Amino acid sequence: MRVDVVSIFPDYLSVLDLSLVGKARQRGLLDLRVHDLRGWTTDRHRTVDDTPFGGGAGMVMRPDVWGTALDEVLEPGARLILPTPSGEVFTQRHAESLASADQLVFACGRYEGIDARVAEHYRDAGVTVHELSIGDYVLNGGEVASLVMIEAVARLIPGMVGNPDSLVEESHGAAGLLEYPVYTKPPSWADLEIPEVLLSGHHAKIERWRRDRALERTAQLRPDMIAALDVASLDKHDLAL
Ligand SMILES: O=C(OCc1ccccc1)c1cn[nH]c1
Repeated sequence: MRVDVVSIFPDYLSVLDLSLVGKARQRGLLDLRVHDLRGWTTDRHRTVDDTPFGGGAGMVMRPDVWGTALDEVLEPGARLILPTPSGEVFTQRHAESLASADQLVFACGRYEGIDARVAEHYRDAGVTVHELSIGDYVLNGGEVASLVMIEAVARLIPGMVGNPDSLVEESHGAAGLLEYPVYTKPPSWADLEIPEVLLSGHHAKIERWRRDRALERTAQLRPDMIAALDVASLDKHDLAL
């Protein structure tokens, strides 16, 4: 998979040289390219923004500079991702879908955002454009949101994570539930013990205990996820909880 990030703060993305994503690049699993948007400016001041039509505070990023940049970076079949507070909320489902793309291009907005004609132009040109939010808060730019989405996607690329099984039983994973609580050695710490069932070696009981905790935790913290559950996936024990 090829991932391109276009930003006026390309250094923000240098953390991607580390750890998981860094290793994937070395192993050729991920072709990550970071570009400075100002590289596509033509004026002496390397201007990327201007005042908003209709007035209002702040500045808007110019469509012409973004258009020149994206025309060069986008390959056929690429998915264009615009991180924005006013987008669809990014979920594990998006990560799974994006992980199968040949190329992802992240356009990092700053100021009050990117001229709306950029998304419109590329949609009209048949490019799949995703305006995605990582949560209901406002950041100064799309770089951090891009890092979040790149990590969520990159770890799903086959060969990325050592033990693929560790990807399955996850919060927001296939089961659609939050993760159960996990424990490890030492068995006794701060006068706190391990739930007995986990020491029993009784795998069916352990599995049941974990599912009960996941259901309880999801019902308590994320009732919206309970509502979205496929009832057919619940057994009579679940329903008795
Ligand atoms: O702030 C965000 O993106 C940066 C951005 C992009 C466009 C205009 C202002 C800010 C964001 C918040 N949740 N998800 C994304």
